[in-house]
Parts: sequence; structure tokens; C-alpha cells
Amino acid sequence: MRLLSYGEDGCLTITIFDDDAIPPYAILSHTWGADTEEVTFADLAKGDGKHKPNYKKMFRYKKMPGYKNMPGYKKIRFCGEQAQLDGLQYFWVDTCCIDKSDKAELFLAIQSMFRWYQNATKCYVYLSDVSTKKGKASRFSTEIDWEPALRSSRWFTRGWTLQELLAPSIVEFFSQEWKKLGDKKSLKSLICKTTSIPPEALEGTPLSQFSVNERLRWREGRTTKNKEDGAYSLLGIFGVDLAKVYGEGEAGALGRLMREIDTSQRCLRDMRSTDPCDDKKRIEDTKGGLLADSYRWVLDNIAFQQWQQKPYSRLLWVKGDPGKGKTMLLCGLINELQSSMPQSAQLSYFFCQATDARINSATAVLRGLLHMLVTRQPSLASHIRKKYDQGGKAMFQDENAWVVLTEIFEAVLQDPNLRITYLIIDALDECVTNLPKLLEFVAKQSSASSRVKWIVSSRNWPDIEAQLERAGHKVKLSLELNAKSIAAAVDVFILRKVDQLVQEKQYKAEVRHAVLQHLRSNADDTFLWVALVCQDLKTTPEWNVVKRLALFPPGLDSLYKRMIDQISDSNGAEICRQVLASTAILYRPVTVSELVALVEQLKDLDNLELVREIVGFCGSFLTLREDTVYFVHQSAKDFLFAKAYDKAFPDGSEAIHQAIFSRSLLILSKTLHRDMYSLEAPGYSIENVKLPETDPLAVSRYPCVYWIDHLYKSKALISSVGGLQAGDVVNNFLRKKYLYWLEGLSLCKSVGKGVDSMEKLWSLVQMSDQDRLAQLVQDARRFIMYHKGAIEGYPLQTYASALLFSPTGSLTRPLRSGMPAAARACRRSRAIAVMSARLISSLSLRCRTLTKL
Ligand SMILES: Nc1ncnc2c1ncn2[C@@H]1O[C@H](COP(=O)(O)OP(=O)(O)OP(=O)(O)O)[C@@H](O)[C@H]1O
Repeated sequence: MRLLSYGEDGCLTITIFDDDAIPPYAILSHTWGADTEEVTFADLAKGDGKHKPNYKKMFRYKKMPGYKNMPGYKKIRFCGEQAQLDGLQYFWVDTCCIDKSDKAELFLAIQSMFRWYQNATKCYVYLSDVSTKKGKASRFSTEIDWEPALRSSRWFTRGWTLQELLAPSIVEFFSQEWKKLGDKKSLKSLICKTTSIPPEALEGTPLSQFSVNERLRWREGRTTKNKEDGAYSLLGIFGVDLAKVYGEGEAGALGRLMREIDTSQRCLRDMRSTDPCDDKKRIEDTKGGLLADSYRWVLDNIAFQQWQQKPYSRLLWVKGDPGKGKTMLLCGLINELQSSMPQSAQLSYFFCQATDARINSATAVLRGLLHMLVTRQPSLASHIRKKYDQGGKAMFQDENAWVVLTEIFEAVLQDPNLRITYLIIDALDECVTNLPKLLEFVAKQSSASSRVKWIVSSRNWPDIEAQLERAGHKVKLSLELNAKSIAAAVDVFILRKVDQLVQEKQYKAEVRHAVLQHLRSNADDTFLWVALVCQDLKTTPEWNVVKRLALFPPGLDSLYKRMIDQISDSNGAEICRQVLASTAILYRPVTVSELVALVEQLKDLDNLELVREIVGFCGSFLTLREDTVYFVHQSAKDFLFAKAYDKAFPDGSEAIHQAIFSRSLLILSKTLHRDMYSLEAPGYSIENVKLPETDPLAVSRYPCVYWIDHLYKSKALISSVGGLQAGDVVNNFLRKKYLYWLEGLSLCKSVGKGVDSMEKLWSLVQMSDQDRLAQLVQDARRFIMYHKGAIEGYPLQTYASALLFSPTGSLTRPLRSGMPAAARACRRSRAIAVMSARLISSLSLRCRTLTKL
């Protein structure tokens, strides 16, 4: 990048900087005058022919006094002097910092322009048609009201100035007399009215959060000298890149731009497995809301400060026992970093949760982090597109996904234009799939770039410790070693919780005192213990509170044991146990209606309120948020498996898996049928599918995606007792419902998961010794693998191209989705008639055209 500066002798100098060594600079935004008026790069370089631009090293151009008489020089001087006033040595002006005679350089500059404006410390808008000192002044002042002139300034009508307004964080407006009129913050309402750009876009909300149509509307009424620039000036705003083909015309350039935006949005959609912002909100909400006074201690912590301030400290590892507040601490740190970091920095985070299959694997972590990074800095998408344009959506999901994602991630971290970046991963210990790979990646990459800082959290697991030990530049923050700070934070938490109880339950002073005392003496610096006790007290009448306190022993495990004993001794013990055990083995949290459908014992309860009540009885383990059932905490689930297995699963967890598998197939057999969303046309794209008001798949989504996982875990197929029977059930289902199931998977956007599930089923039947079933499964597995793309994009292609292009000997082909033969024949002849009519009309049109020619 070339930058201008004034030497001590007052001469203008131009210097070239490598991308990774660009000093702070100011940037000018203006409208171009006639070509003869502007100072060009050639004007500056004139007479200095022996120096050719060289991007490798810095060098200086000698001053040339000739350009000083040019009108365009005034704005260069303005920019330089204003930069000096703001303590900035360097500044950039497009008229003379780009050598436009060099086409390659010009194209590169167009590509880099948004970033150059974005990275500028300040952007000065020079308004040559706005004056503060001419025309009619008021009786008391010589100044005139410049607002009308600003509103109708030419600056608001040009194409390129749109990105110059949006990209930099600080944009200051100046009149032709170099008088400051305000900045984009103080002039926000005037700018919004003039441009119809919403205030959030001026305040730094990432542009990707505005719809494509909305961003396109911002350019209405703006023009550019070259027609194609109308499209090229939007590249940075949409975070895409295009080859510059001057001569293709505006429509051609806009058409290419729209196609590129479309592909890049599809790529981002395909990569998205979750929205970590939503996960963060949900987690905070499920855990009862974030209390700032209970995490702020970390801001004064030496290890944290060392990580924050020292360039060589790049990885902060927050470690602690269950319930010590790590997740909430990271939520708080994210908030603090977001509000204190410069606008040019960015933050990407991910919360692992073992209970949720979407967010408990190493690939999900990388996908989540990458997605957030690219949304914040769209230019990084080029690293993903290189792979995506070849491999499509499959590259995020298939067996090679980890390899591909790590390659992309490494390229992103090495990108010289990567902004200062904070990467945060919570609960590494809850990454169920491929944790060792993730740890190795973090350990290696955390020292790869000085622009990237990491925070990770986990329990005190020796395996994690051993892997992270390999990372250089790391700092450890052990919650146990900061017992004093944690104790104080837990005390604040206790006070807040007790005050809430006092308010809600109107405790007398002595009850309040007793609760406070008990919590303080038994909490053992564990937030979770306090939260669980207070949750129980919420449903305890005041007269019984003091007595009940004795039932909460110190220590998380003792508390959980007490809770499970209590459930076992209650009237509804069996139904509660079923609900608890089923929720513990489900692959994701389910809604109350889904739970009713999946748990046999609940099926006769037609009143959902009763089911919510039952969940409430398991209240110390389960919690309801937005009608979805969650475990109160991972440690509660861990306790059931590790320390109360016999009580929760007296017949083994396989029995619960089998029960859910059976219910799943029952639900699917009842609800799956052809064209469940009435799409009708085989060409109906999944992207246009809207959820019907009453979703026929509402309770079938979970079974659709996970029935094979439950079958697998139940071991029913390979059991010597019920193996054959289970085989028959599967055989029946596949013969009658296989194609409907594929359509269902497509509507649930889970065809990729379906492919993995069929692999699992295939490996299972191979162990089962059931040949007929094995042949059917192998064929069905091939079918989904070969037609994955078509079915994924167009649910009804399951019955069209997928069947049409499968071999005649295929076992899946005759399944024909259970449609009676007569109806099939009738449908086929109708389809043939329609196709023939279309063919004839297209042929006759071509004949007419040929005759005319
Ligand atoms: N800053 C805080 N504000 C509000 N609540 C908090 C805070 N810190 C901890 N808690 C309470 O403590 C509970 C446990 O905290 P958290 O889930 O963060 O622990 P953890 O160390 O991540 O546990 P684990 O390792 O078992 O996942 C939360 O559910 C919440 O109720």
C-alpha cells in the first residue's frame, strides 16, 4: 500500500508498505473533479523515472513541485494537515496513491479498497460543495446553516462513497474551508435520512447482518463514472470478489455480482451448524442469567492481564472443577472483550455442549468459529470458497471434513489481512467427538499468529492438560488456585440469589439469615451447588425452608444423590425415572411434545401441562426453557451415568435406547408420506421451502434424524434374543417408508446425517447375520450416497431423478414409496404427456425462430 506523508521540509513523500507493516494512517473520501484537476500518481512520480514501484520494500519518491498548482492538490494538503493534527504521519488519497495506468495494480486496488478504508484510523470526507462561509448569514453570525448543502452534496450521489461511509469506524465530514462539520456518529440522523441507511449500519453492526436487498437499496440513486463500477463498488459491502471486466456493461457486472453473492451465501449457509450467539444467549438464560459481579474478578487477575497485555501470551486456559463457573466466566469475558476491543478487532466463539449433537464435535467447533469469523470479516471467505467451489456442502460433513476445515482455518489464520482476532472455545471437555484432534489443533495454532489470541476452558482433565502443555505462549488460570476470588464471587452470587428468594417468597428475617448461613457454610466455592439449592427452595413453602436446608449436604455429588433418592421415593417415581433416563440418552434437547411422542409412558397423557409437571418433579435434574427440556447442568447428567446408573437405568441404558428406537419407527410410520409439505413439483428447491403453519413433521424431526443412532446403541439387531424381530421391524420400515424417510431427511435438512446413519446401519447389519436385510440396507445405503446432492437440494427428487437414475437391479427402485401400481402407471402417463407437450411447444418455438432467421 502506498501512503503519503509530509517530510520535515514540507515536501510530499510517497512510501510503499508491505501488507503486514502498514502504519496507522488517515484516508480521504471525496468526489473526483475533472481529470485535469486531480493530482495523479504520474504527477507525483514525474521526473523520478528511475524508481519503479516495488511492493517488496519501502522507498521514497522525490518531491515534484509542479503538481502543487493543480486544484486537486488542495484536498491532498487538507488530508495531510488534518492527519498531522490528529497525530497521524501517513495518509492515503486515491487520486495519487494508485497507479491507474497499471491495470493489474488498479484491479488489486479496487479489490483492496474496502479494507483500506476499513483499516484507516480516520476517514476525512472532503466536501468541496459544502461551505460554511458563503451566502446569506444570519444577523448574529457570519456562518450559514450548512445542513441543507450537506444533505444535497454530490458526495451522497456517488457509488464509491457508499463504502467509504460504511467501512471506516471513524468518518469525519469537512467543508470546503476545511472546517469540521461533525462525524458519522454526530451526523447520524442526517446521514440516515439522506441515504436511507439504518443507524445500526453506521454504528458498526457487521454488514452481513443486513439482507442483500437492503444493502442493494443503499446504492439507489448513486452513480459511477464507469458503469461497471456500480457493481464493483459493492464488492466490499457484500464481502465478495469479482474479476474486473470493463466493457461488460452494468447489467453484466451486476448479474455476475448477484451470482457471486448467491454462491457465497449458500457457502455460508452450508457451513453454519449453529449460531454461537444464539447458543450463548440460550446458555445464559438456561443458567439463570449472567451476573457481572460474579465474573468481573477475572479482569484484575494476573494471568488474565498477562494474556491480554503481553504479545507473547496467546493462549489463556481457564480450568476448574464442575460448576465452578467457567462457562459463565467466558460469557462475561466475551461481553467485556466485545465492548472494550477496537472496532477493527473481531471475536469468534463457540460453546461445546455434550448434550447437543450439533455442538459436541471438533468439526462443529471449527465450523462455528469459521462461520462467525467470515461473517465478521467477509474477505476471509475466499479461503473457504477455494474448497467449497470444488467440494460443495459435502466438504463440511464427510469423512474428510476435519482435514479440509483445518486447512481452511490455517489459511485464515495466516491471512495477512486477518484483523486482530480473539477466538474463544468453552468446555473442551464437552467435545465428544475428536477431542484429541481439536486439542492438538489448538495447541499448534495458538502460537501461529501474533494477531490471534485464544481463550479455552475445560475441567481439570489430565488428558487436556497433557495436550495443551505442548502449546507455547500459554497462560493457565486455575479457578481452584484463585480460591479467594472465587469465594468472593460465589458470595456475591449467594447474596443475589437469596435476595431474589426473599422477594419472591417474602421470607422473614430469620429465614433469610438461616438460608444465607447454610449456603455460605456449604457452597465450597461452587456456584452450581448454590444455584441448585436455590432452585429447590423456590418451590419450598416458607414454613418448611429451614427444615429443608438440612437436606442439602455440601458437595455436588452428595446433593445429586439426595435428589435422585428423593425422586425414587416419590409417588411418580417410575414415570420420573423414565423421563430422566430418556432425556439423558437423547441426542439433543427436545420439546415437551417431542418428549411425549418419544417416551412410551407419556403417550396417554393428552395434556401437555401434566408432562410439564412431571418434568418439574425431576426439577433438580431437568429444567424447561421455551418448552424445551434441558438437563440443569452437564454435571447432573454425568452423575446419573457415573454414580446413579443402577437407579436411572435399572435395565441398562440399552433398554431405553431400544424403547426410543421403537417409538421412533412408530411415529415415522404414522407421519411419513409422499410430499409432506405439498411442494408438488420435483424441482421445488429446499431453499424455497417454508415451514407449514401446522408442521406435519413437528414430532417426527427427532426420530427422522436419530432413529438409527438409538437402534445402534440398543444393540437390538445383534442380540441373540430379539435380533430377528428387530431386523423384521427395520426391514418393514425400509420397504414401506424408505423413500418417504429420505424426503423427510431433506425437509429436516439432515441428508448428510442420513448418509452417516446408513453407514452405521450397514455396519450393524453386517454383524447381525441377516442376509436379506443386509442386501436391502446395502442397496439403500448406495441409493442415498449417490443421490444425496439431488435429494438434499430438492426433497421430491427422491421420487424423480433419484429413482430414474438408479440401476434397474436396485432393490430400492421397486420400493416406489409404496404407491399402488395402478396409481404409478397413471402418474407416469400423465408425466409423459406433460413432458411431450412441453417438448413440442419448445420445438415449435425453435422452428419459428429459425424460419424468421
Ligand atoms: N457469573 C455468573 N452469573 C450468574 N450465574 C453464575 C455465574 N457463574 C456461575 N453461575 C451459576 O453457576 C452455575 C454453574 O456455572 P457454569 O456452568 O459456568 O460452571 P462450569 O464451571 O462451566 O461447570 P462445568 O465444568 O460442569 O460445565 C450456572 O448454572 C449458574 O447458575
